[in-house]
Amino acid sequence: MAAAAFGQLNLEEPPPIWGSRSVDCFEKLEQIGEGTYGQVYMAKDIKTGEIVALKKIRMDNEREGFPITAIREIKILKKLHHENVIHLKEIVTSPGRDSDDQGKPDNNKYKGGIYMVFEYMDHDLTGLSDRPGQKFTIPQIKCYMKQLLTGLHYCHVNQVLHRDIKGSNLLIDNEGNLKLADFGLARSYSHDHTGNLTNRVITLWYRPPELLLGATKYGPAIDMWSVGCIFAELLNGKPILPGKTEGEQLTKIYELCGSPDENNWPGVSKMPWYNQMKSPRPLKRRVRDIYKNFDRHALELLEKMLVLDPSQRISAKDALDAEYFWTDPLPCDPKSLPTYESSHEFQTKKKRQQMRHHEEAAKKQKLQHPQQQHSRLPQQQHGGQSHGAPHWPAGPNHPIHNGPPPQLPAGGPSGHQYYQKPRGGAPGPNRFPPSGNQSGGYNNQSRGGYSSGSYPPQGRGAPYGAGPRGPSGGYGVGPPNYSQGGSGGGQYGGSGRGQNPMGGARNQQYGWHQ
Ligand SMILES: Nc1ncnc2c1ncn2[C@@H]1O[C@H](COP(=O)(O)OP(=O)(O)OP(=O)(O)O)[C@@H](O)[C@H]1O
Repeated sequence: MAAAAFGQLNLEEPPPIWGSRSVDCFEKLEQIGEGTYGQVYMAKDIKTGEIVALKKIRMDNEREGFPITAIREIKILKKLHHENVIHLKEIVTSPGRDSDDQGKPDNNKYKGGIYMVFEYMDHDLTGLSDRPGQKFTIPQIKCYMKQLLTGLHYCHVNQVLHRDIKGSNLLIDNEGNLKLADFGLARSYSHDHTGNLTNRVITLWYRPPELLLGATKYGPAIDMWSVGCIFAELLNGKPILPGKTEGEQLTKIYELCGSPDENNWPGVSKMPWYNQMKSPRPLKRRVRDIYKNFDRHALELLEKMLVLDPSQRISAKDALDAEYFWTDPLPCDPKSLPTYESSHEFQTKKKRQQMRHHEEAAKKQKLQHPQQQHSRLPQQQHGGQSHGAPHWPAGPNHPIHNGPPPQLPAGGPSGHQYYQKPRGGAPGPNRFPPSGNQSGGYNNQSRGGYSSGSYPPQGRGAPYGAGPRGPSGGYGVGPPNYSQGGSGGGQYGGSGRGQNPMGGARNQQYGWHQ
């Protein structure tokens, strides 16, 4: 805060003391998120007019007191200050029984409510990618990836593991800034980590093989695996490893990255669940085959991220140095990115659900009144498409998983006996991946029962009932758009490395020191 000059009144108010203000200082505008730990609202600071995000801390189980996850999130966010990490502005409270966004008292048994007040971000990456017809350009993907890696590098240097990197936790504003959010599963670690950590973290699709094989000592490499999955997803147009159970997740990983052995991952045979989760026959790495359409530098970087052995996986810092970010087309300037109508995963899911209901109602009507379709009534409208609303077909890449997920086939996806029976309950949700577990607890080996060979139940499942991604495949890459506000061509023209619009010179790009 700037100090007032001599003789002048300091008209700037000091920042509010955390927890001293009431949530009534804000007007709730709309719900934008529904997390495991509570709802997220877009809200307006009544006094200043500033738009913020209010994340309500769920206190369902009041006997357990203030949730440890919220304490962790607040503690960690208080120490992280970086342009690619979400800014926690303050904590506010509500003194009495809360009401939901329709004004009805909500079911929260706790009398008062506690909210985290964040800077507001217009989108999350999943919501943005799920926009019908959304295509990201290569400079745009580079720009997002670079910001993701910069934010993560900052966390890792500050000895924080995020432990839940996924699209819906990457928030993007209309200035093109990307920020890491949701530190509910994050934790501090030290390089000489002696204690055991839980391996039931990170949403299943983004969970690395070491956690799936039972590692309880791990480091920043776990987040880098998730980054690799996001990177490939951005280039590929859809999630690359959508497993429904831990067993199936490992199968998918082995099929893509090859099966682990003492050659490619020294020490792997000593991992707690290696024997139970072993591939019955060696599988070759196929990353290059499967993603041969990716450009050379993208593939090179992806190969270094999706390395089975965490000790050989590329770090965020080294990834930022990769040729990919320093060759044409260069990452674009975030400010040059197009602005989009606000899109959060919660909202896009809601829209999809509404569309499905429309479709079902229309089908029902058709069955009940088949004649009407042929006679005087106009042609039936499907899913509101005729109104310009998007339509998501349920093609092979867009399955609608409404029932319980199929069990891992006895012979594994490739027809051979991979593992023992699928382990644990852990049913995948619908289109959304099972999340990293909270109930497994931190450092909580005893609850996990890992040595027993069966997985503890998933505690942080995704509660969503949404359908598939859009016909465009969500993250589809559009043709390079070099005219995008100076993202390529003219401004950064010439081949090879150039002035990187996002970060100045290579190796000096982070703007802070380790
Ligand atoms: N600062 C913010 N600005 C705008 N939207 C936000 C903000 N924080 C969160 N959201 C929205 O709310 C959603 C849920 O938020 P968050 O991930 O922090 O909650 P959570 O309870 O931990 O969720 P989850 O169980 O999915 O991990 C996000 O995916 C995002 O769409």
